[in-house]
Amino acid sequence: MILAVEIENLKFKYKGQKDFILKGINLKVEKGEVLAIVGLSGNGKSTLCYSLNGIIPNVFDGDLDGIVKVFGENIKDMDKSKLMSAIGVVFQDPDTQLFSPTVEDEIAFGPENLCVPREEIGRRIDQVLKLTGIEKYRRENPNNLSGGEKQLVALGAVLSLEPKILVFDEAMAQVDDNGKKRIKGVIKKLKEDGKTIIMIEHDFNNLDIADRVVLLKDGKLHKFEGEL
Ligand SMILES: Nc1ncnc2c1ncn2[C@@H]1O[C@H](COP(=O)(O)OP(=O)(O)OP(=O)(O)O)[C@@H](O)[C@H]1O
Repeated sequence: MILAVEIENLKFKYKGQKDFILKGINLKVEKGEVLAIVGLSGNGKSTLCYSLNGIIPNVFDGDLDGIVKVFGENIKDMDKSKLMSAIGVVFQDPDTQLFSPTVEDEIAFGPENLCVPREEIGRRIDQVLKLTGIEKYRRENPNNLSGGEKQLVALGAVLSLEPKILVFDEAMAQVDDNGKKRIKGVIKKLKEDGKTIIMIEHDFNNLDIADRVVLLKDGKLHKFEGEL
């Protein structure tokens, strides 16, 4: 068994806040697993995910304790850009994630910033457009697309960095039923490709694609018994 993520006794408190949000998280996620994290609003689901890819403590500072390993490597010892491209995050609101004039520019943006060679970027754009099923929008302005399609573009922009782990932070919350179906379909394909998926979910209807569901409550993870 290969562990994609291993968290030991993770604790975190935002700078200036009185209470710890994460109070001793222990979690193992296997490579290729689709793990869903549920919990009431404000319970720290996003905070937990930010602690995985370095957004905490590099962007949001605070008191951090515990060990987080990604594919066996302590993230404290990993280069920041390597970590951020190893774990891609798709957020709730597609409009805050898209800023390029065309879909292909959006997908190319990340690898261009990392100075990936032109030919390789072209290969990744083709592959990502095919996987997400948005080839026909290649030269379209992302603003002209539906909410679900915009999320597929946001996902494509993350996938072009070839992350091994993908986090969906309530990525289907603002998407209609057809969009949800398409995103779920892509998540299934990503799993088949060996990617590890962590999805933060409010909607129990979206849990059908998860291999395992855990509940974040009072700063700790619990077995999910069907209720928050
Ligand atoms: N940058 C920040 N600085 C200070 N406090 C923060 C910051 N970000 C989040 N918090 C607080 O931390 C707590 C947990 O927030 P978080 O967004 O992780 O919860 P969540 O479970 O993902 O909630 P939701 O389901 O509403 O997205 C909240 O009380 C929130 O106000």
